[in-house]
Amino acid sequence: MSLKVDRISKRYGDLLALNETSFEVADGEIFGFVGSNGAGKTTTMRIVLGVLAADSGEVLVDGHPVDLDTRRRIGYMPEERGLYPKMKVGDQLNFLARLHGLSKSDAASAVERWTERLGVEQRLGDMVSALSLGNQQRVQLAAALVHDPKVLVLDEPFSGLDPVAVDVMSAVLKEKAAEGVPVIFSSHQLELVERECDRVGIIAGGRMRALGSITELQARGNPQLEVFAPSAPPGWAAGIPNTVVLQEGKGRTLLELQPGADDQAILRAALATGPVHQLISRRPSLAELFREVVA
Ligand SMILES: Nc1ncnc2c1ncn2[C@@H]1O[C@H](COP(=O)(O)OP(=O)(O)OP(=O)(O)O)[C@@H](O)[C@H]1O
Repeated sequence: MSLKVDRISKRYGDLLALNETSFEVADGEIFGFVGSNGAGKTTTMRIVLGVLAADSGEVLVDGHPVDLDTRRRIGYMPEERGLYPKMKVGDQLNFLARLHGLSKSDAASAVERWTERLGVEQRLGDMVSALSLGNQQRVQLAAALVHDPKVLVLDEPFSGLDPVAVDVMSAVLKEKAAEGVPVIFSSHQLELVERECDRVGIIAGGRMRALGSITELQARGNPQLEVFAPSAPPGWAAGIPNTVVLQEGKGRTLLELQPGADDQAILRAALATGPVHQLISRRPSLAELFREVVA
């Protein structure tokens, strides 16, 4: 299935939270949704799910507006989480699977499969409130998955997870994408987004400011050169034409190469300080692109 968000706008009183936001997620694609606090990610995801109505614009799944039936096929992990704290993990997941139309036996096997896959099968009889935050989050992911959704919308699924749980979450998302499910998730962990996503959207002030694969976004920024010259004194690179020093410390200097920069002139300047052990071409990271786009 594919997902298309087409020029949605949403106003809360005087605040225009979304201003003609658009993006598409193809089947099998993992889309990373990033933006500062309050940029409009949660609002967008709620509109995709249909728990919030847009003032204008529309959300299409496989080219059709989202109706009740399609909505039931979306797996959603809300930011505010939303499991019943005083209900047992197993009962809760069963309930959610049944609510989405699974038969009793299909629900039971889905609950077993996903709790095992997510490493919480020992906690089926525990109340959600008795679980650590990370385990609650695993259960929350199981809740988004038990009904075999055809679209996945996850609001900050990686926040607060330990590195092992991050790996589990990322493997599950890849697995669902490989089945053809469009996956959209929001995150402030930009290294993770850079690693996991096929495409990324950067939203600021309710508007999509940049959209594309990491490589496409990187092509918008200037190339960089990292120089490792252990005996170079601080400031050695200041004044090299068309270069900007981005970072400096412990003999490593990261330079931005603006149009007209001469890498050989940089190398000569570095050699003038002593030995040069490494010279590495880099592209801006998603975090750097983000700062540039949001600024
Ligand atoms: N129910 C509401 N009533 C009024 N304003 C709201 C409401 N929900 C969200 N907002 C405002 O809309 C804007 C977008 O909020 P939203 O939660 O979509 O941002 P976000 O990108 O998900 O942020 P974060 O990264 O902090 O979760 C914010 O300015 C927020 O204060």
